[in-house]
Amino acid sequence: MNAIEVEQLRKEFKVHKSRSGLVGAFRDLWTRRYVTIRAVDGISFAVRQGEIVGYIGENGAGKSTTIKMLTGILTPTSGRIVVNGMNPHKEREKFVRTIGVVFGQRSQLWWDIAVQESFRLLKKVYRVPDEQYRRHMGEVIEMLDIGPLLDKPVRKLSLGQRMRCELAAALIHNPPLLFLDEPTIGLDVLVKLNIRQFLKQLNERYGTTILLTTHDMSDIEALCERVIMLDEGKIIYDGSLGQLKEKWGQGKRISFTFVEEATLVALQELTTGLDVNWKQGEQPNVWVAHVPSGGVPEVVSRVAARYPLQDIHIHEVPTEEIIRNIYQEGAANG
Ligand SMILES: Nc1ncnc2c1ncn2[C@@H]1O[C@H](COP(=O)(O)OP(=O)(O)OP(=O)(O)O)[C@@H](O)[C@H]1O
Repeated sequence: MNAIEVEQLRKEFKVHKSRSGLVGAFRDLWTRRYVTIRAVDGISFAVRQGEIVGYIGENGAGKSTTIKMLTGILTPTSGRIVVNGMNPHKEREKFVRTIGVVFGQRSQLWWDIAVQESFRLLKKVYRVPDEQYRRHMGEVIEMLDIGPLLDKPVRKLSLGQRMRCELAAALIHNPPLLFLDEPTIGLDVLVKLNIRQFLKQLNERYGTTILLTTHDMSDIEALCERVIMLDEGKIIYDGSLGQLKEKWGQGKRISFTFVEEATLVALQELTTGLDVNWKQGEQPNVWVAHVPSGGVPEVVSRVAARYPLQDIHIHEVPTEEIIRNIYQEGAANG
């Protein structure tokens, strides 16, 4: 069964457009001008139960607007949404008991009271039976290692500690579907690893479906087999991360550290006839060649034969860069 089904979903915002200058401001008083922004522009996709899907895009691509529609906070301008078999903004009360939501920058915990008091209040809101709460939250608290934090008021927690408590709070009613908007933003590496491991465990143990937006590609690499990529409100890629990398991330980076400074013209001349794209590194004596995988030996041997080298490194193209290239070119499906 599908946890999420979306067809031709669209959301438009009408925003006031102010005119420039004093005269413009004066005219705005009499006649207001509006422009329509299509934040989400006719998207369709389905997420199966138990999937972990990364929902990615640049700032303003329409990710948060989609999540707000999927969670029933915003009403779509047009299109069809079915989440957990329901229409999110029509069957509100029943619906919210089947989802968990974490917005990285917003808290659902009460600032001045102990974490466990917030948990108890949420338990009441969701009407979770005592036995179920004890069993399930016992596991969640252990997996997130937040036992020692439960007595502390939220304002005394570090960001990483608070995020772990936020996740636990979103799971009090053990929802089958979890929406996460930038769950690791601002966290240090260890806390990020801990949260990723927890999400994986949660997915394996309870089959929880997770839709996650993030700007951190290592979140995606660690968690998501599938990514949906959004650009200006439209889906430009929906498929596995592996395929995306295979198709768009072909080639290698060879980083040469020369004993002396080298010039672009000389390197280009040296590699004439080969498919190489040279970029200056951080130092004047470091140059990076982007080449198709099969071209590595020829480039290395030509360069090494001509210039003395201090060091040489060969890397895969990082996912962040693949994604940036796709956005620059505008579409991933072509
Ligand atoms: N309430 C609103 N009123 C008017 N315009 C809005 C509103 N909410 C979002 N927008 C506009 O819709 C577009 C999509 O915004 P959205 O917040 O969904 O993007 P996003 O992909 O989540 O970006 P970010 O990564 O910055 O959070 C943007 O152009 C934004 O300015």
